[in-house]
Amino acid sequence: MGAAQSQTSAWVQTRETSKVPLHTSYLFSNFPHLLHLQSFFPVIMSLPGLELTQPSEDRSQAAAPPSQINLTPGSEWRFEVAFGHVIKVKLLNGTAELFGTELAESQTYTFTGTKAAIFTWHGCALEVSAAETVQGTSDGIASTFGHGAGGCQSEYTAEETPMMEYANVHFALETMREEAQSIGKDGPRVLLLGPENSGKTTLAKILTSYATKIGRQPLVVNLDPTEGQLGVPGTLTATAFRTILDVEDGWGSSPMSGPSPVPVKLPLVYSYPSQNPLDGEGAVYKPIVSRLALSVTGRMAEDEDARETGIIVDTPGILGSDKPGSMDLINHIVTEFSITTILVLGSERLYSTVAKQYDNKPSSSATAAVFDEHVSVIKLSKSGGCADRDDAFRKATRESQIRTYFFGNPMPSLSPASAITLSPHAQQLDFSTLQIYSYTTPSADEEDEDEYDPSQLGTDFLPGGGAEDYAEPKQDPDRAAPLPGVVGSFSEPANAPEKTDSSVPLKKVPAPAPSALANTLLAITHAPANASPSEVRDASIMGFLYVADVDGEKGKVRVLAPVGGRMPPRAIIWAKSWPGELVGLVG
Ligand SMILES: Nc1ncnc2c1ncn2[C@@H]1O[C@H](COP(=O)(O)OP(=O)(O)OP(=O)(O)O)[C@@H](O)[C@H]1O
Repeated sequence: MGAAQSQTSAWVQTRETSKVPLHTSYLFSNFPHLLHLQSFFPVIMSLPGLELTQPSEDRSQAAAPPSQINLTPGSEWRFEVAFGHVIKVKLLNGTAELFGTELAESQTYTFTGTKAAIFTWHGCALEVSAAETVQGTSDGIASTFGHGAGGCQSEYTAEETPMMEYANVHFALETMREEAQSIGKDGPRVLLLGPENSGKTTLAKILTSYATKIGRQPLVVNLDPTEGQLGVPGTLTATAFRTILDVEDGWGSSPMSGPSPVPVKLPLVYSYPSQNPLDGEGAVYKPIVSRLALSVTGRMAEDEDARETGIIVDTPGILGSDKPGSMDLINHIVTEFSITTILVLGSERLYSTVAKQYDNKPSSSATAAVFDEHVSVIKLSKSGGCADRDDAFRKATRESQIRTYFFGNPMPSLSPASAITLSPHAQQLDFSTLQIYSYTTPSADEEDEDEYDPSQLGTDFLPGGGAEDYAEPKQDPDRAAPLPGVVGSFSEPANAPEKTDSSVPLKKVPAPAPSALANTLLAITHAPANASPSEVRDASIMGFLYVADVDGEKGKVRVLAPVGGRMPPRAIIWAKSWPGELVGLVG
């Protein structure tokens, strides 16, 4: 109870960002260095691509002069940097922003394994150079020194961007927020839909950045389990953004460990260890979405800044596909978050289907009738810069997120400001003392369905079954302090109806310790070790362990934890199928 209260008060915080006009430079150095934070994507690097005839090893040793890129107002510099290579970018003059977050003049930013764009409203000059190539790149991605400036694999300047459209969306949302402020209703709840690589996450970052820049506090919800937001993949999160995003890391840092130059964000994290939300016809995904929505609406009820600013919900690309069941999930999200504004990117078909279903319909909010609140569906252009990310790149990104969770930024020399080396603790645990659960939901891409036993699931394991149902996680009086992996800054939803556990496809992993545990992640929940499956599913996540080794005979598992000390006696969810195996995290 006490812990729950302190969690609640932790996120009822006053707005700390002052109102400043867009496009004024932030002095990053003004932001306090906070404890417990970490930067995400590790930084790696190489050299300017001027000597194209040299073999890559030679070129990586040679010092090439930096390239200068001059951008006219309203244009952007698009660049792709491979994993295993790092570029350095400096704003020489003018103003520039990366997905809405301003670059500080003369500060050096480093990027690796990145596809992004630096945009300018008023014109600017950038200096781009390369750092040394780093050893030990991620699986499947060769250390690649490209031919572009700084060794980018690809880079060019684009005059045509949808930034004006996106800025107009921001100003329209701002008008809605001002209205919400004046009449006491909730701010806009925005849903981003579109196929894969249509720029949903990018637009979410831009809108979040612009909102925080003028002192707003958006609640940003990531419903895409394929990539982590402020955490590892295989999770669904909600985060209150009060401060700037990180130029180098995208969303910035969660308090997973170490210090960071950019203020920490405190995400509420749930485990959804599957790539596909449609698995089991959404039987696991939907209740977790409902759970997040309850937390988010609870937070809005308690925090005026968050209530006025509203919500931004990013979704996985599969919901923008034509897959059976995707509209059902969209409907679930629209209802649970009482969405008022749907932004559709990059698909006429999707726009037309969604507009038919929702445009001008009353929102599902309890106060929709009082305030005459209707849903608007808006079609937006996909940026020509949206880059396709192949499987190898996506895998490397996931691995980078996991690696950084445990080890921090491994290249301290390259970016002293954001370089953090973490020291995770290895320990041997008795498998018999761990309460590990695994989902048995059948997945389209999972072959070993032998664990799937439909007879266990009951009749609720049907389309829509269980979606509206929750089991109230019992508040444990001696709730353990969270690992530095994740700190839920939201209160757990209360007053949810009890649910029979037969509908929850979570099964305890029996002894002996399966060898498949090796090289996978375990999510430690806040649920007590003896919790029911529904309590485990509905519990937020305290932190993650990486299983380095399994000794089935001796019944021991060797794990890597972000902190030392005794394992909290909590139920654990095995991220068996997603993000799956990460070999070689521990040498
Ligand atoms: N204007 C741009 N210039 C260069 N790269 C861009 C631009 N906009 C987006 N990108 C990059 O394109 C890729 C796809 O964009 P984004 O992640 O926003 O798409 P998404 O719709 O969220 O994808 P998914 O649903 O597959 O997660 C990302 O690597 C992003 O950084």
